[in-house]
Amino acid sequence: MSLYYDAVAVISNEERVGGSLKSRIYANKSSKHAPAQIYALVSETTKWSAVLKEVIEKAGILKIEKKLTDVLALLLVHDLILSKRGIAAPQSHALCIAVNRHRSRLNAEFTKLRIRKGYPTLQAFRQSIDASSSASSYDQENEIYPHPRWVRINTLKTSWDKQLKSTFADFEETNVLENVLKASKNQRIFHVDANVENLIALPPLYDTSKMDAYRKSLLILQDKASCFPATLLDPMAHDGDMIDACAAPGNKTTHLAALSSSKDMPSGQKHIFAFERDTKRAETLRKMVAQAGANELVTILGSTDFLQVVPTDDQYSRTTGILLDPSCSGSGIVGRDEEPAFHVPTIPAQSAIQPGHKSKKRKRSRQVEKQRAAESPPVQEESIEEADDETEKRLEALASFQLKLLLHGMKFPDARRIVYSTCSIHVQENEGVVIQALMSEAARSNGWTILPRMQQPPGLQAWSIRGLRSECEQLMASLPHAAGLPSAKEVAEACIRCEKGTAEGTMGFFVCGFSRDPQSVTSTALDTGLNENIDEWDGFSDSE
Ligand SMILES: C[S@@+](CC[C@H](N)C(=O)[O-])C[C@H]1O[C@@H](n2cnc3c(N)ncnc32)[C@H](O)[C@@H]1O
Repeated sequence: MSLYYDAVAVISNEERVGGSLKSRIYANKSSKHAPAQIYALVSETTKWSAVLKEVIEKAGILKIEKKLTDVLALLLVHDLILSKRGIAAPQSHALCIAVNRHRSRLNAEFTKLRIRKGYPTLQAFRQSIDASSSASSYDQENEIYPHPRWVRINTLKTSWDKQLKSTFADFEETNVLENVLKASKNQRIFHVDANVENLIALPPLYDTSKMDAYRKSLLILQDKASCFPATLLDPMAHDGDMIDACAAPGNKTTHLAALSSSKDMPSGQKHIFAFERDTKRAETLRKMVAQAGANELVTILGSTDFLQVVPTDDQYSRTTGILLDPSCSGSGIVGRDEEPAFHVPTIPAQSAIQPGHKSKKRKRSRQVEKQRAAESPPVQEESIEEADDETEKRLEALASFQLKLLLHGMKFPDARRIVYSTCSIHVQENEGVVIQALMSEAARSNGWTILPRMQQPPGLQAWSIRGLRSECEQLMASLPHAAGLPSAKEVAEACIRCEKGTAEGTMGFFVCGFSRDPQSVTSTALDTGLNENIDEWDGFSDSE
């Protein structure tokens, strides 16, 4: 039965992590079941969920079987009716018995529904469901593009040339990303990215899990935007060590490691310290680093709060670069929204969850909540305002926490470049944090300024979507401005934004670099009147 409980946990996203369903399943190392098995169960049940919801409701089993939850019922009924092997649990298990005793009724309701929908055979019904679930195409009316599979070639274990000559040897190469975005999910076509080295785009939903190179971690799935921070930190441009302050699950750590390693440099010369406060997520980080072949380059400091790290500690005296990718609202993440809707059966009133009931198994996924929300009566104007207030407060708290981490990074005595990033689209967490940091006492007393566009690596200089200029102007006008600070135009130009759903094929993302020359630091700190004694905030979203 544990297979079904693990699937419920994934659907409910109990880990509250970002990324697509598939990447969440493959990143979760705590299940004893093969990721492919959980993925098959969840994706197949999702495809059939609208049908099964109706079947379960008509059969009325949730009213009778009080131990059965809505999501669990869908998974079990799916296997009972549609899987060749039936329910993958001992027949004597209480939940198995609970479903099995309604077998005839469930099968009868399913057959009635199939016939009502006009499918003479189960095979015809299957074909139709499969066809409708594989849509991942360009939405012409709204000009919304699907998300490609971005694949980073892991140069710690392989090389660009080797992969092009082996894994991608029989793929067609296209100079036009749109050709990949509009390709079918099985088409063997790729596009080489112009902004990030060693990155290619494959068609949306292309199944990499069967590729040998993917299984051996020679290829790493990483959104293009998420490759910007390590690229901007540009570890080879300076000789010291690097810090990844908020590292799990570790995609940016391993990218940083790949960029930090060079065949000309003896191993061990450049080192990465990867901090992660959350113990469980630190375990995932450890596995990702090991799989990527980055163990020698990375020291993982799990269960460690970056804010508690003493910048003057001898260990970090050679640190010249800091990557800071803190928890954020996750409003730029595309994976969750792209997942097909999971339709859950309605639990009849008497067996519905009581308020305050804490059973994990009854937790609902965001998709499920969305589905429920869509089915509930329209909300009143006041509740929209309340929700707006709530969002505003949440963003303020997040921004305070992000700023606190950034200002802490600015205290490392030898650091000369910091890269700040979020997978958020909100100004408060992005340009807002950058401007407050620039005007802070920590920045000014330590000589930190914005890393101008002209000093960024060529691929990122060429990226045309920059920070929001008018928002920068407004923010800077509202804060006490002092001489020597860059203009709002310069700040906006230095910031890099990525938008979701566009022809660029990225998630919503924000990156900005800070730089300094430690030699030129003066001790005359200016008081900007900003409060740097900020309360910590736990954060909501932890992107990949
Ligand atoms: C957005 S995720 C980082 C994603 C990661 N950079 C990647 O690309 O795979 C933020 C991570 O920071 C961790 N975190 C939050 N506050 C922290 C702190 N004060 N010190 C260390 N880690 C922290 C969270 O637990 C979470 O795992």
